[in-house]
This record gives sequence, structure tokens and C-alpha cells, in this order.
Amino acid sequence: MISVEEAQARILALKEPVETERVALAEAAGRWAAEDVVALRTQPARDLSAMDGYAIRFADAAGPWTVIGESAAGKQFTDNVSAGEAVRIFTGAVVPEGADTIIIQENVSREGDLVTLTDEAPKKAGQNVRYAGGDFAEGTVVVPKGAELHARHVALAAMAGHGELTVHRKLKVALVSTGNELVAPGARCAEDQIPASNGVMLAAMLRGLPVELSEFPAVEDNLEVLTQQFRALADHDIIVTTGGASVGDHDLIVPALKAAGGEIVFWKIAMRPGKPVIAGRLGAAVTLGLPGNPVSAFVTAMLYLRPLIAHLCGAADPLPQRLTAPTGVDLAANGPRTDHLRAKLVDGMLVPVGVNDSAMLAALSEANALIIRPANTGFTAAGERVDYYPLQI
Ligand SMILES: Nc1nc2c(c(=O)[nH]1)N[C@H]1C(S)=C(S)[C@@H](COP(=O)(O)OP(=O)(O)OC[C@H]3O[C@@H](n4cnc5c(N)ncnc54)[C@H](O)[C@@H]3O)O[C@H]1N2
Ligand code: MOO
Repeated sequence: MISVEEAQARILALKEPVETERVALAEAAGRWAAEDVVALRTQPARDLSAMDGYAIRFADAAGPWTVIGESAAGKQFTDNVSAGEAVRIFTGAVVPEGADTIIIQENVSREGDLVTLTDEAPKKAGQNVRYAGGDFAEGTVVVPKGAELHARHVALAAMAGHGELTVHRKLKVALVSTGNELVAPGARCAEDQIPASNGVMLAAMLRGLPVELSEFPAVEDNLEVLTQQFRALADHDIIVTTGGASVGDHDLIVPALKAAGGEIVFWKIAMRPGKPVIAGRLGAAVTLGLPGNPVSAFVTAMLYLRPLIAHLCGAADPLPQRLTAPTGVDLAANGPRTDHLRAKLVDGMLVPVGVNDSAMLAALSEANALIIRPANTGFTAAGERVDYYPLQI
């Protein structure tokens, strides 16, 4: 069995990022920059006032001053400010030539064109001035290639002069739940049946990612039917199955993928939950066979499916975020598989919750973290720091 890290590396190596397209900024949020975003302008383009008040020369900071004009955002004052002169100025307006300091209006009184100090004088030149280029200069890379684009990044791109960005196109992802025992969520469920919870869980995990999801009703454990299903999906970027990944007589993902003309790249990872993951290829598609157990499907989707999507969409850093925190309890030594313990952060300490059974969703839902116990880790005493994945989904 291969390690989690090797499995991640091999899955990401299966396919290069997909083609790129130009999209409007709002559409770019939730994707990854396919090329460096370079500033087309300098921001601020000129020295600007950060406050409403009067633009003066610091050399005559004690006043009084005669007001010679006004500079507003979008309408600058074009003359020079000389000794003893001030320009009425507003937040975001260009600081006129000759002036170097803004005195806020709360600190002065004005009678006609005469302004006098009523509070303390400015202490240094440049007070309340935002200098040209203080945010970024034209030609600077403001967002590097491979960075995830959030709301703040598209705002920055807009400020840098862009109306569109180059990103990777959305992925075609097929989601197939397998198992004779599955019934649709909410439908009547006999005692030997089980609600198909993996489909909705995975669809929810992929929401917000650049994915066009084709979701199929549960497929029966029948080699011919599964083979046909695989064949029909070969034009997708990713085919995700759940269930049928193990070694039982009804676990048919491996033979069905082979019968459809696909290739198994590896099967089984030294991890718990989620051991029987199958990574493969079918035409241009990457196939990920996730285990049927709901917690196994969740953890393996977090560790392999989401990173694969991020990688194919150009992410420089596709793996899930790992953090560290002290464990609140002693943790026993573990075996040769990397364990992922359902846990909760309580007052900054990680405390395991419920049972770590790969079929039990209640403990997973109560958790907000997964403690990572790498293969063959020794006893860890309460108070020692351990790695964990925060659960945000
Ligand atoms: N002899 C062995 N048996 C098993 C092994 C093994 O190594 N040797 N591995 C175990 C491990 S670990 C896991 S994980 C499971 C994985 O099994 P499969 O991927 O083959 O999944 P199924 O057998 O089809 O189902 C397992 C379990 O999950 C339920 N299930 C399936 N699909 C869904 C769904 N869409 N939504 C909700 N629940 C689902 C299914 O009813 C079963 O209860 O194998 C162990 N066995
Ligand atoms: O590895 Mo399986 O996911 O324990 O149940």
C-alpha cells in the first residue's frame, strides 16, 4: 500500500491542468489564476488625501491659511499651493502641487477663506497622504499564477486595471454512486437498504468549485451496467465513483473500469478511513474510486478529489490546509496506516469526538477537525502539538 503523500502525488501527476479561458472578474472568483496578474496601472496613480480637510505645506503647519481652491475625488485642483495657502480637500482627492500634508477639518476653524488651527498642528510632513504607488506600481505581479482567486483578489485585479482574467475552464466531473442497497435520500428505506448519502455529500463538497457536475442515480452492482456507465463517461475530466472499491464479490469498480478499457494506476492507500481508493484512467478522464463508507468517502474526497480538481484548474497549492494544535488528551500509538481522528477544537485543544468508524456520520458531523496520526506514530501525550485538517465543509 502506498502512503497518503505518494497517493496525492500520483493522482495529481495523472493529468495536466486543463485549457484556459478569459472570464469576467466576478466569474473568476473561485478559480485559480492561470497566469500572473500584472498591474496595468499604478495605485494610487497620484498622491491622494486619506481624509477630509485642507491640503497645506508642512513648512507652515502652524497656519493660518488662505483657501485658494478645492480638490475633490474625480476633480483635482490644478494650481500650485504656496506658503500660507491651503486647498479644501476631500478623501480620495489628488494632493495639489506644492502641498505635502493634510490637516483634518476637525482640527481647524474656517471663516470665509481664512482657516486657523484649533487643535494640535500636524506632526510630520505627509500626514494623511497616501503616496502614489503605495498600494502597487504598474508592472507589479499583484496575483501570482496558481493563486486561488477570492473576492479580495478580483477586487485587486479590478484596481490593477483588469476587467477579465485568464483562468482554467470548468471541469466536467461525473459522480456515480454504486450499490444495490442504495435508495434516494428521503425515499422509503427498507431495513436492508441505506440512503445514498455520498452523492449529496460530494455534490455539496464540490459546490463553489469550477465544476460542471453530472450526477447519476445509484447504479446497481452489475459488471455490465457499471462497464457501460464508465464507457458513457469517458469524455469527462474526472469520473468519481463511490462504493464497490473493496474486495467483496459485489465490489466491481476495478473489473468494470478494466472492461471499459480503463487502466488502474493504483489501488489502496495506507490510511484510515479510506484504504480502498482506486486511482485510474479512462480515455482523457482521471477515475477516482472512493470507498462506499460515508466517512471514508468524505475523507478521501477531501484528500484526493478536491486537490485533483484544484490541480486541474491550475492551483499552485492544491492540497488541503494543515494546521497544528495541542491534543487535549493522550493519543495511543497507531499502526502502519495514517489515521484521521474525528476531533473538535475546544479552547485551542484538539479533543477526539465519538467513534472513529468509517460508517458513522454523527461523529464526523460533530467534529470540526481531523487529527492526522501519520503511520507508525508513537504515543503522544496530552499537550503535545499534532497536525490536523480543519473541517470547513
Ligand atoms: N475483506 C475485506 N473487506 C473490506 C476491506 C478489506 O480490505 N477487506 N476494506 C474495508 C474498508 S476499509 C472499506 S472503506 C470498505 C469499502 O468498501 P466499498 O468501497 O467496497 O464499499 P461498499 O462495500 O460498496 O460499501 C461500504 C458501506 O458503505 C455503504 N455505502 C455505499 N455507498 C453508499 C452511498 N452512496 N451512500 C451511503 N452509504 C453508502 C454501503 O451500504 C456499505 O455499508 O470495505 C471494507 N471491507
Ligand atoms: O479504510 Mo475503511 O475506510 O476503514 O472503512
